[in-house]
Amino acid sequence: MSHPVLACRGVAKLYGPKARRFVTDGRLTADAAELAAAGVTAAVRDVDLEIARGQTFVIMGLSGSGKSTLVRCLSGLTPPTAGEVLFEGRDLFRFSEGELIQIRRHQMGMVFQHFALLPHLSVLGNVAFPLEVQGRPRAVREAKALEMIKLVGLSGREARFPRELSGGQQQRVGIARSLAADPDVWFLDEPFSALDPLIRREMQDEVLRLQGMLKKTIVFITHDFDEAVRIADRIAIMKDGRVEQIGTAEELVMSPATDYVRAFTREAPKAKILTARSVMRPAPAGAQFGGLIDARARIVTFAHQVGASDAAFGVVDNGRIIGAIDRLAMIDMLVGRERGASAA
Ligand SMILES: Nc1ncnc2c1ncn2[C@@H]1O[C@H](COP(=O)(O)OP(=O)(O)OP(=O)(O)O)[C@@H](O)[C@H]1O
Repeated sequence: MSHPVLACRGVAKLYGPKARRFVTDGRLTADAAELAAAGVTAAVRDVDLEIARGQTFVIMGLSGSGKSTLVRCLSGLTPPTAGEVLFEGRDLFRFSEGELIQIRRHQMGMVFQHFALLPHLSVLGNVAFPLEVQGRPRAVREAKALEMIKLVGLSGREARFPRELSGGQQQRVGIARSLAADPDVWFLDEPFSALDPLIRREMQDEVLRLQGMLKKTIVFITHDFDEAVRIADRIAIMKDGRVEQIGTAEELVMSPATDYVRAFTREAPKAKILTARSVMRPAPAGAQFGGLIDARARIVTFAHQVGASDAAFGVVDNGRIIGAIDRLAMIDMLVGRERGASAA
């Protein structure tokens, strides 16, 4: 079996002059109260996770929950105080500094919230910049930069400077730049938080489109659950430096591991997240169905049909009926009403 592209084993990042005192044999040994008493901040603690090749892995949590710190550890920018970050199965922080720089330059791409474009360089210069840092010849880097600029829909604006572009366009440049070196892992740290909602949605579509074409391994930070639902294969929810739960959006909504995850996902757009399999009930023997629905179909795709019908619909998996959905079951699920509970 192939390695996950990225993995964390017991990763902790502590801040404070006495931080190292709490690490024995590479493991964090103190609880939150001991750390607080010593004036140590556990920005990240006890994080175990695996990110498979081609997966879009979203890290979510409120401000200060440790998302950026964790991503800085995953991308080799910040060494953890305890634990290991494995990249392609090898501890990222056991590479020499020179090797780590090469990994970051050639195998990782980053997009930041505030774009971080170089103001004195044109769009072309900005997108070609990572290739310049790699020491590639001018003709090669410009050809690649033009290709990337076209990919993100900015052809014709190569000579403009960042200040001459809208926020959305600047972030397209940031995206083109992060992809110019053809990285294996693509990190996006709250890339669309500075953009207004319509542009934000457009940019989410852009990431989905690019991911459909390029099939990168993506690590995406956001504090917006709707955004996570749109783009994630799997979501990690962080609180106080810990990962509370990792799962698909559907797993987090259907089986929250903690009260925090339950509260976090309460307002989630269930119709877009839950599949027929999660909503179905046992099919009555000999039932006459109003139609059939694939077990993997999301509620939003069949809500109208089921809502308009008095008959239940059969739920099909691999050609076999595995359950049934009726109007009431669907509404109960969408409004969060327990089965059998009074509607009053
Ligand atoms: N260099 C540092 N020195 C001391 N404390 C730090 C440092 N970097 C982060 N922290 C602390 O670690 C905790 C986690 O910070 P982090 O920036 O990772 O959170 P975040 O979830 O990314 O927040 P935001 O969404 O606001 O960016 C916070 O309490 C923060 O104050």
